[in-house]
Amino acid sequence: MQHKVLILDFGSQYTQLIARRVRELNIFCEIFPYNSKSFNVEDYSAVILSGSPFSVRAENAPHPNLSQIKGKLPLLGICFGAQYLAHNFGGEVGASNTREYGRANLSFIKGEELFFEGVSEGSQVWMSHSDTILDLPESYELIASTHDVKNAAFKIKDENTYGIQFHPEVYHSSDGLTILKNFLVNIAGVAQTWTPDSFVETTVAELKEKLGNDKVVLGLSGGVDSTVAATLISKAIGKNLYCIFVNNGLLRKNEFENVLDQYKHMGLNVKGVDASARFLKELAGESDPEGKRKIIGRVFIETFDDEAHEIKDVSWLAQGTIYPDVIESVSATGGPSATIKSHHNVGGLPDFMKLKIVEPLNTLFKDEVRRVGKSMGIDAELLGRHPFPGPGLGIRILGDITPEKVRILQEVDAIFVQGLKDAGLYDKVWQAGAMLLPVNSVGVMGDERTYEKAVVLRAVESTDGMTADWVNLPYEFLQKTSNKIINSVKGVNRVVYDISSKPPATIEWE
Ligand SMILES: Nc1ncnc2c1ncn2[C@@H]1O[C@H](COP(=O)(O)OP(=O)(O)OP(=O)(O)O)[C@@H](O)[C@H]1O
Ligand SMILES: O=c1[nH]c(=O)c2[nH+]cn([C@@H]3O[C@H](COP(=O)(O)O)[C@@H](O)[C@H]3O)c2[nH]1
Ligand SMILES: NC(=O)CC[C@H](N)C(=O)O
Ligand SMILES: [Mg+2]
Repeated sequence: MQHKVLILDFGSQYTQLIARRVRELNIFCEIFPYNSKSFNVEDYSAVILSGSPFSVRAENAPHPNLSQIKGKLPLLGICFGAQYLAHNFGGEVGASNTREYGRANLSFIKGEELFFEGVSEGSQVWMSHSDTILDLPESYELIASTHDVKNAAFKIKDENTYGIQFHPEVYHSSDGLTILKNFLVNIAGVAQTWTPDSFVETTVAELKEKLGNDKVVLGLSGGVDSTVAATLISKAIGKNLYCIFVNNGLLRKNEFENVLDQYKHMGLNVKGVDASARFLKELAGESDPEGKRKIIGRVFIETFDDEAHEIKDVSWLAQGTIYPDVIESVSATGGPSATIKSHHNVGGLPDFMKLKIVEPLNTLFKDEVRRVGKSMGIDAELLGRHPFPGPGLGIRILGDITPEKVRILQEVDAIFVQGLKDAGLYDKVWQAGAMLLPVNSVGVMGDERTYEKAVVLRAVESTDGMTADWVNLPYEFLQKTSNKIINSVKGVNRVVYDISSKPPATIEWE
């Protein structure tokens, strides 16, 4: 049995980060809302309690039942989790005199403490709290302090239970990972065996067992998630996996042909469906952003459904849903009714098609999906691809969409992206693309007046697309790219660079 760690979420903004850090130690972990009924404590080797926006003193504060956990399994409470362990077992938590946010340093660490092995006094820790533990319960032992927070870390005598006021999961706690490792590996004895290779091995075995001789259909987008999902499932059931790659007419230049070709070399059973004419026909005349998105979504579902019906006796729909898709839809403090949206990827598709869902990547973060992809030998270029939105160029052509506009934007985008690759900038940028504006502007080319389209180049850095900043691309690169676009793309006489961050702007223009 694989060792795994349970993280109980009380609604902290950092809960996902705890999981990422634990995974960095090659230890598998899962997050559940503290009041979830969907986990079995017996399945875990250690438990971590997250922080929370709630004060333990508030009447409506989360009140987890720890009777099966505390004293029975190694347990670490972080911030709210630590306060809870103090407050509810005979200690006292109150409002702190000075609210502490940000940097602090450990000014005292109890000697010979396994929990702090390799951590020295002075070590920087990150704080984010307005309550503080005023008094520890009788059986608790103080093991570290900062200048302002006396009870910064404690352990319970004769139990493997620890509490810390600071956040070891954030990057700015410089020994955070060491502390988590001390707790999980040295104290709890959890094995560091969770690697991409072991994930592939166990997942393929599970998929074989689950899917047997059933047929599975999967939408391939050319993106990372669906490609890695397809490769895993294909390893388990081979030709019983039917992949469908839809050309919605809004893909990048030559993308449909290139991606299909790439998939053929990977041994996947893929059908390319060129529905571009159908999409463009349905989109004709629509210029409202939401209207366009709805049409693209609907026609995608119709096309996919038509194709899936061509496959006899298919009973599963596979999706490339990844962990953040799942967690983002779970709310720890939203009450017991909080549900997980399993249909995140292709809104509505599963209900509509009455197929069972299989999502082999739904416990992985994006960087882990890439590592798993790499361990299965998927091409590095494919794994390093920038995200590309499902509605494609449809939400980068402002206003109504025509075949001519698609052609222009494909050309511009291709020059920009190839230019980034040639200049060694592609991997330094999180996402890049071009927008076609619905305005003409006056120019002069070869002594003649022109009145043509303006395009926007956008390149952003980000980690998850939720927030983003524009990238400081070298002027020389911008200059070269602009020249090349204006000189070679007919219909464009002006190029501008988008210098807006998200928020307040979004990455896509529509
Ligand atoms: N052109 C397409 N043809 C077939 N399926 C598609 C297409 N575009 C998207 N999909 C399906 O819809 C899902 C959601 O697409 P989206 O781009 O939102 O997801 P994603 O998280 O970026 O995944 P990926 O990395 O696989 O693109 C994809 O995982 C894929 O299953
Ligand atoms: O698959 C997708 N379907 C969509 O409808 C969609 N809209 C935006 N995006 C991508 O999401 C990230 C954030 O984009 P925004 O800042 O424009 O919201 C960026 O990476 C966008 O490319 C989409 N991806
Ligand atoms: N980050 C936290 O867990 C904060 C806990 C509690 N809400 C406080 O302000 O002290
Ligand atoms: Mg995609």
